[in-house]
Amino acid sequence: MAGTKSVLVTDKNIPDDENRDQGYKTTAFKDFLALIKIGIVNSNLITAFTGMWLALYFSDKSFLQELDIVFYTLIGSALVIAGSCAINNFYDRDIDHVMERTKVRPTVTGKINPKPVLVLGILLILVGTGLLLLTTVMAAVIGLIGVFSYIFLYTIWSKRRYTINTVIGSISGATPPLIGWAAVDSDLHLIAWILFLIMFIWQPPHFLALAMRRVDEYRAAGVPMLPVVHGFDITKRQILIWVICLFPLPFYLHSLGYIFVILATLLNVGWLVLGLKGYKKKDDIKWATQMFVYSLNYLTIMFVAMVIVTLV
Ligand code: HEM
Ligand SMILES: CC(C)=CCC/C(C)=C/CC/C(C)=C/COP(=O)(O)OP(=O)(O)O
Repeated sequence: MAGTKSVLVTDKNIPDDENRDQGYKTTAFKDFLALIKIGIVNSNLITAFTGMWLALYFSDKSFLQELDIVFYTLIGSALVIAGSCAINNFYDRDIDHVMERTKVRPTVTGKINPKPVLVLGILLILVGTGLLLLTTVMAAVIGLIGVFSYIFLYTIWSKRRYTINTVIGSISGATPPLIGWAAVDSDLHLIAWILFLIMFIWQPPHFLALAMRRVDEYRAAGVPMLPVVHGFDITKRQILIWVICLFPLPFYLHSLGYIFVILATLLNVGWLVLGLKGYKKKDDIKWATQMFVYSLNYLTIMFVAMVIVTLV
């Protein structure tokens, strides 16, 4: 529809270099949003919200009567994720100038000095953890596990050393639904762990598809992503294996109803079919773009659907 922005992503509206280059003419607010990686924060909030929503649903609690918990969980999660992303930007400022995708970040252009970025990152994490503590200790602890795994295990230890960085990075991105669940119920239910697993397994295909699109930039920056080190054929096979691993998971969510299980399985089949097409496609980059776009829509549809099916 003219004038409205689609919620779902197409290969026409994913951020491209042309759009990013306009980032040179930024405002302080836009720089701040780039610093905290607002796209990553927002999408992780979807999964944290769903974790929290399902915990409320399965423990027969009313959303409207728990608005304080809802507020602390969402703002607390947003702040710990934003703070972690700011610290990731602080640490990576020496390689981010090499990549088209990241060279307009304020930590690279010099619009924000490194030291205040580090201080801001730490403050955001502290305030976010404080807010999560107002829910349950478990939620705050899981938040800190997310912070530790993103900053230390991924950014500092593995990102520039090992190809397995993608899998290690996936631990942090899978924690937000657990935070959401734990904020309502510290006793993590099987469903909470299935949400964790969906997010953990979803991330390698998401990131490896992106790494194929940006293979030259990652090579230039010296980041040992799978397509840089082992090439496209092995990466395509790995992507397919991760997508196949998603197949059993919706069946553990049968308590959400068969409509959800069918929808989630259709999403998995769609991703697998697109993945298999990769073996025939001559244009690997075009295929990787489609896989990346699919990953973003998959995530949104899957986690929004989990909420909708509890309402009908
Ligand atoms: C191993 C973990 C992950 C890695 C390495 C990763 C990497 C990336 C990168 C590098 C981009 C930028 C794409 C571009 O500019 O062309 C991106 C985009 C995106 N990622 Fe991920 N991601 C991971 C996990 C997640 C998680 C957990 C979520 C959501 C819950 C997520 C959601 C998104 C979204 C919505 C975008 C597009 C918006 C944007 O550019 O900010 N990612 N991802
Ligand atoms: C609770 C908590 C703190 C959760 C963390 C959530 C989170 C930040 C998920 C994203 C994980 C990830 C590896 C992103 C890529 O970073 P990158 O450095 O490779 O991306 P870049 O190249 O765009 O900088």
